[in-house]
Amino acid sequence: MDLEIKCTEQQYTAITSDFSPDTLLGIKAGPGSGKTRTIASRIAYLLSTQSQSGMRPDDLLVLSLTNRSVNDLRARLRAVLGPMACQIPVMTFHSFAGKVVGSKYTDWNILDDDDLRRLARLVDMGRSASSMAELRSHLRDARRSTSDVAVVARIVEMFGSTRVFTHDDVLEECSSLLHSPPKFVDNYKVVFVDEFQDVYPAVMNLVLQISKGRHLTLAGDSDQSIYGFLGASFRHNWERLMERHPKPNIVHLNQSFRSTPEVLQFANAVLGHSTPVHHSVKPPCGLPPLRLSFTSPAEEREFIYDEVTRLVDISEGAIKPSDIAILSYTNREVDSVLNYFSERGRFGLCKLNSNPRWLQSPLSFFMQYVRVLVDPRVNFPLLCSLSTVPSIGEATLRKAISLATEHDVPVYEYLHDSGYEKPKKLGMLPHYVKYIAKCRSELNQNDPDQILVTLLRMGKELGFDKVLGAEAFTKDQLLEYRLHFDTIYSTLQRAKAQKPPEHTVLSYFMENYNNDTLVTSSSIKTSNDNEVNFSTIHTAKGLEFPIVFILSGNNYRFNDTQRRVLYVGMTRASSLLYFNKLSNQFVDGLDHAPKPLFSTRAPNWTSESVSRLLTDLGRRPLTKVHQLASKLAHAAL
Ligand SMILES: Nc1ncnc2c1ncn2[C@@H]1O[C@H](COP(=O)(O)OP(=O)(O)OP(=O)(O)O)[C@@H](O)[C@H]1O
Repeated sequence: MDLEIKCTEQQYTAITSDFSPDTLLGIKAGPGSGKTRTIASRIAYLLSTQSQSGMRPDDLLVLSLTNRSVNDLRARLRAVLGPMACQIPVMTFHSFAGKVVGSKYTDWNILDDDDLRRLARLVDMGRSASSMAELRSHLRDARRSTSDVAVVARIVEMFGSTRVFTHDDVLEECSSLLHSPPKFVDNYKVVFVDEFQDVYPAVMNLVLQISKGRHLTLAGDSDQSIYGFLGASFRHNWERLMERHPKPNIVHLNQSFRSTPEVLQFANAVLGHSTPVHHSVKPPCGLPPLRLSFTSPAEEREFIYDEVTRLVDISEGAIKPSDIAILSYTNREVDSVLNYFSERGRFGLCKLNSNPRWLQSPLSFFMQYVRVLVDPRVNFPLLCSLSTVPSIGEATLRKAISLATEHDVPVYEYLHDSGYEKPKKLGMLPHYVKYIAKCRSELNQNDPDQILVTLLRMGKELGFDKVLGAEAFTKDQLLEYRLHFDTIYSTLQRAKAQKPPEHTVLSYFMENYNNDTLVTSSSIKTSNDNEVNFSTIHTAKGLEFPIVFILSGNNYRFNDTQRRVLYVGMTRASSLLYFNKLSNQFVDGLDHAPKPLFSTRAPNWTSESVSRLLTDLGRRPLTKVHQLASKLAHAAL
């Protein structure tokens, strides 16, 4: 493959830098400087005839932390490489770890947060756990107090025949398995890691192990490190790498292609950089970030709605709702503005999420049925599936677990196999297990239609419809569920089109339901022009929007991590930034930012400022904009 790369001199140096074994390239760069684009181009170069590397797509391993970042990398690779991009293994660290663990064990299972809560209920923890960390700390306490030791023992006994891991356990297990790696890992020759600033210690151990004896390319920006609460430290990670590579290749990309100089200067002020390391290649737009102060969140919501309406109207539609992102630190603040927009109904709304939306709805429970249909011998999904049947209580389930443990077989085998005598205490449990066996035997696991119908039938038979509270559905909920079913169905269909021969549609779906090879990009980023984007700053990382509102709601006496979160949020804006605060909030650290300071008045849009904004957006000139802008400006006075 021959390659033509459009890039800056610094990017070219990074793209073509040495990739021989046991070397390190660090791409250190600011927001919008083309890190991800440079990684994609470097991979294209590596596979091209120019590099003479003779490497094949599956010699490479490309890792990042979040699904969003992995999706972005895949999209960029498709743009430069076309269909060949599909052959390059690009995955999250957790997927990679899952692959390694899955290559060693067949009987393993991951528990997510919901699973853990169900587990806590099932074993009578007596204390609820709203997060994995909380549950883990309960378990740690339990080990110390004799009265709770029995609880922990029961958990261990229950899953004695199954390996059960939390997401973080999988990373640890993978690390220990990599001491004698599976064959597919041996094949990798070059490793790429994006978003290096967010690599936390358990992931860093993997980076060190997987890159041993191979070339490693890293890209990151310490100013965008926002996962400090997980222990991520760019400096510390880099020092650990330096021990192995005392003379790494380092390329700094200091030109920013995304934001206007005005936005960059303001964002740098938040970080306290008096002399910014990165400069914008764009000419000044003439629109400094707008700093607005509100007396209450209600007033702020009203302003944002009016301002979005004004921007769309004043530009005669040249500014589309999808150009606008409303970002905040927490989901609660984002949702309150989103609900306000939703009540007014004018705009479509897109809440950005790194997971498909159906996985945040109760329908995510269907994944337990999927797991049971693929392999009913794994205890956890079977027990979850049976736990919704009204006539089966937790005592019955526990009885089944202990009997199966006595016979040293999975719960499914004990209940299904007529060779084992079953006490009356088990009630209807064997009947429902037979029902599951029947569903499995009648199901063609390669037929998306049948799979969806089977999942729905199982839901009805096993009492899941009652969990949903089907009688109380509102019209909107029904519409939402219909959309979720559409997504599940189209995901199954894509699984059918993409699955390798050794998989069934169902098993491929089970392994990839959360992965963008199956999930359309629309669930990650809106494709509808009429939808305003809403997101936490963490989820919006790596994305860019012409116009960004950063909501108030934080106490701005922020610490370093909070500053970096704001920096990430602000640098999502390519043209226009609104930075809000409440009037009783103290905004620390912005004293040196360009004037004017926070204003309590809505911006006074003139025909000139609208034209500037549209020029920066590269949108067509407007016919009536002059009249409209002066009319609106007049009305605002
Ligand atoms: N040499 C270039 N010429 C033109 N546009 C470029 C160039 N390099 C990057 N860009 C553009 O700049 C924008 C930012 O690029 P990219 O997303 O790769 O940056 P990044 O450093 O990964 O951003 P972030 O730090 O926010 O994740 C993209 O729209 C990209 O296409």
